[in-house]
Amino acid sequence: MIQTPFYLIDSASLKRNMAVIDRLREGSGAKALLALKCFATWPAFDYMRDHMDGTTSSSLYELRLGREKFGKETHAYSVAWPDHEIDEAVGYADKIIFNSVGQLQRFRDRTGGIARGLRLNPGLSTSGFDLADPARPFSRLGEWSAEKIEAVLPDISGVMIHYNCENADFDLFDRQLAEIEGRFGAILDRLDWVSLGGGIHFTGEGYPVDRLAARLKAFAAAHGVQVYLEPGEAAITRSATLEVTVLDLLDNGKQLAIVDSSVEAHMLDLLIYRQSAKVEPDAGDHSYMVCGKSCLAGDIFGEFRFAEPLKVGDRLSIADAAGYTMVKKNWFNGVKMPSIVIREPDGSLRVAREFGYGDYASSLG
Ligand SMILES: Cc1ncc(COP(=O)(O)O)c(C=O)c1O
Ligand SMILES: NCCCCNCC[C@H](N)C(=O)O
Repeated sequence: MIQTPFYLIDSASLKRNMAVIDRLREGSGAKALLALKCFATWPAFDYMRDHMDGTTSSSLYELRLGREKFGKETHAYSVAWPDHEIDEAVGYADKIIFNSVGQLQRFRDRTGGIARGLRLNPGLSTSGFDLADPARPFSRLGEWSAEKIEAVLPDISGVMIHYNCENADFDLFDRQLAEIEGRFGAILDRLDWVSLGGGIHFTGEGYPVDRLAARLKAFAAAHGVQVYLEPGEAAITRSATLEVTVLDLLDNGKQLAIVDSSVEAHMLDLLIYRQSAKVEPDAGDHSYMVCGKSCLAGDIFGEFRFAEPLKVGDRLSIADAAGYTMVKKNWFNGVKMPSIVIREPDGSLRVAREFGYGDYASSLG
């Protein structure tokens, strides 16, 4: 028995998502780069590498991890590069994408050996969260002005436009892309490549993958560009659980179950976006508020229903625990960091990484 807590990555579920990515790549001609900001658990890359074209990154360390652990095409993006990182970044990257005209001009002469791009902010998005909305007022994410971008076109071969967020609505994607083409078409026509970023939930149930493929193919043909997508969530959605054990039960007006994990430390996005975790099937006569073990009063996974009363020692699975979890885990309260376990295609469980006191102590000094 593997000691909880641990993230359990299911290779069969990854394979399901990868099959959709294959279909989209084949149908559209678009390339798919894994967005490491969402999922960078490299022991699982062997299940993804043959189905994706490479990685994209948000920092020097993500960039290096992508180059060393995934390989293939490696894109480097950062909201701002410091002077002392740029030469090393160029050593790992196939393409470097600057967030601003200022950064492009500052580093143009040191990045001449690789393809250069710029982040174009179209001023629209699909985000329901102010926090994650690249089109929020005064957004620092990319350049908004067509005139400013046109002026530096001789220095770039492409643009990155990340504006979707958990967008499962193909018609909305289609409309917004048409709007972008309308406003920035003259720029798109003069480029070799366009990355449409991440945030398109094309691996979700019922998503019209073939319509998306046809739309991307038409976009590529209309502007004469290679299209890239940067799926994070879509690549790994529903492919991992967080396995936890019930440590204590309280009745404080509600039935509470405290588990050997922490939302704050192990599924931080849920707190940031004020969302509940998911437990499946979440059915039965017995309702519990499942809580983490950190000192934070609001360290709560959510309220779920179970078929039987919970007991100390019961194992629970928190669903959909791959995206923005392992990349954000932290040592708050010194709570034991979940191990990383992979369910291999033959059903066996492989412990890819365990964390102990030494990791905690060395993260602090
Ligand atoms: C530039 C860029 N590309 C790709 C992604 C991945 O988005 P998602 O995980 O929603 O697919 C993000 C998310 O922050 C991003 O900022
Ligand atoms: N599940 C809660 C919303 C998550 C939003 N994702 C944020 C990251 C995203 N890639 C972005 O900022 O665009």
